[in-house]
Amino acid sequence: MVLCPVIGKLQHKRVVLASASPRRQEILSNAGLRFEVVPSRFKEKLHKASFATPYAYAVETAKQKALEVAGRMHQKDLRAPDVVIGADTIVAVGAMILEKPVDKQDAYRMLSRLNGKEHSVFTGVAIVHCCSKDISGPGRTLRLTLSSWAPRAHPTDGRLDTEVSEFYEETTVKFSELSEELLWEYINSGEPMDKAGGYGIQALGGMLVEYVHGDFLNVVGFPLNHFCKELARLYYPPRPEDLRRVRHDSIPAVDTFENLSDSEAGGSDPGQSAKGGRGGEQVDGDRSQAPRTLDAALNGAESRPPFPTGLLELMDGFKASKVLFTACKLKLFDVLKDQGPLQAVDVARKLSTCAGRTEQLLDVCAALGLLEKTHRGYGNTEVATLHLVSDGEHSLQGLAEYNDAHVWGVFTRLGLAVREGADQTRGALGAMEEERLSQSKELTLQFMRAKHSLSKLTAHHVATAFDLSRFASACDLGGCTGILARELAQEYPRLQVTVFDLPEVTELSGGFQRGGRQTERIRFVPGDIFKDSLPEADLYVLSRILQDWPDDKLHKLLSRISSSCKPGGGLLVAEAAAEEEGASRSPRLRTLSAGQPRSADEHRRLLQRHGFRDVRVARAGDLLCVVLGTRAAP
Ligand SMILES: Cc1cn([C@H]2C[C@H](O)[C@@H](COP(=O)(O)OP(=O)(O)OP(=O)(O)O)O2)c(=O)[nH]c1=O
Repeated sequence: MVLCPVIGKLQHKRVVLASASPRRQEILSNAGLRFEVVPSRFKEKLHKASFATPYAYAVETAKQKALEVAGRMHQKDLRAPDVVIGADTIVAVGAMILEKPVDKQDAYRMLSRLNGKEHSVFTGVAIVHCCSKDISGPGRTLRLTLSSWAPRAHPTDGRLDTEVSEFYEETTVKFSELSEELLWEYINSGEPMDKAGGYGIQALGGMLVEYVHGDFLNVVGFPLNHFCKELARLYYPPRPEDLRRVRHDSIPAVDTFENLSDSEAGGSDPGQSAKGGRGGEQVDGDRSQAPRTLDAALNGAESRPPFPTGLLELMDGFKASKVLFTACKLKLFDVLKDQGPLQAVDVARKLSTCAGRTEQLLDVCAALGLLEKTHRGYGNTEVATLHLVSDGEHSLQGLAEYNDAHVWGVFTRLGLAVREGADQTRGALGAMEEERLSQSKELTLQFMRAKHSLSKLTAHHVATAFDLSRFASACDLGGCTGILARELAQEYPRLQVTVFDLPEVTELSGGFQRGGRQTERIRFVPGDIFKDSLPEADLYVLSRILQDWPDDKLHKLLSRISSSCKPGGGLLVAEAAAEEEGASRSPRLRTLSAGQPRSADEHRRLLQRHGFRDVRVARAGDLLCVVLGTRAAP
């Protein structure tokens, strides 16, 4: 699971943690979340027996903690935060719920119950999305109901609407058999007093524990993993139906606020409840004439346009790319792989960079999910280890380097390309291609490294999309470093493969070869796919080539292949898949490729037009669509 992109969804929101627990603050800030801390004043006095399970109690308490803070903040400045997070941790031995001990004897009583036994630790979590605003109508301001949990001292406040997503996590913990003496020694350390069940697994209490099954952080006070999954569920894509709508009348009649008057605390009749819930009050105007759903309020459908989150992300997208490129260029991920985790100042020393700026870069990388920040310093995340370390098997360093050194510059000329009437992306790619050809060996190498790292991700999928065992020879046109050729040779032990590419490319391809038996069946032939005669082969392969060329070049290339291909021979085309095929969840990736991705039908027609029949289409991985056609007799 990629955590930080999920956490990043909260980046532009005002997030409040409704908890005084230093453990929760630490867990969430270590995960890269930025938030304010407003401890809840909700009194943890819900009637435990009225809950069917211990976790239902924890979830409800978490929710009430968060709602109290949201209500109080809204009340104070009429602007609740966007998101309030509440949590409650309890220890359960069977149906018995243990919270924080009130004194040493209480701690002793709790620890004695846990002694030598397995028990459950539950943390209930509530994520409250808030929307506070007045509804303005022509010539008047209509203030709507206060929700049941909002303080009643200022009845003219605007309405606060909330949607609550809640969940819980269970972890099983077993205590060893502990002597009286040890228990008292532990109690006298003072550690048990602010912790559920009277122990802290993360410190001295860890010595009491024989085993833990489940999420350790859940015991410490916050189930980070489940929280991230919940954020992913809520934000990818936002599914309002997943959010539980809070109805004012669904809140149990709990004495949440010290300043409730008797009549308010006594609850309201069902009729009232249905309208506004306990404490619900229509201050001005008729609510029935202005029904507002929470969805509408959250989306600002009535008075404000929806918050343009996607657009703002797009505006800033280039910065994120540049941060990634810069970190790659500085070999930050290599340093952290070998020596991490490191503090910012040590990273700066190793990279010979400015300490302050390096720390900023590290923090942004952490927010982007490329690094993780803990008290030990910065370290690579899984995705960085896998794809951003230069010598990794699945490294995309080459692609980052090339995009930074060349594609970036080419795209800065996009305006010019548009003004001159060229197709934007083709114009850009055309310039890039020109640059590639006209420049140094180093540039060609950079281009090859970029293609190589991307092809490594897709080669296996392309080679196995269809059974190609009927072909004895294949020619990969524009096959660059031969990564697909190698995959084909490995998959089909009889297959002889030719890689056909420009002389400056084939000349440098040796540096990318790993050796191995299948290499004997691969040969590199220099040539231009548009000018030189194509090597003979039973199967021609075009992987991520067609899209880079305008239609006239594309048809020229296909007709050359068609003339070289013997009847019964094949053409295998791999290209970025079009949106409607549900290929990629990353439209941005496709948008940055040169041309418009073709649909399966378009590919089929393209090959048919050039004399191929029995055209079949398959998906390859998350990005590509692979098409195989057989050359018909002329
Ligand atoms: C079991 C266990 C609990 N705890 C802590 C986590 C929680 O902070 C505390 C349980 O009490 P909670 O009421 O859940 O939290 P809190 O009172 O500290 O903070 P707030 O109500 O403001 O959210 O016990 C540990 O730190 N380690 C442990 O091993």
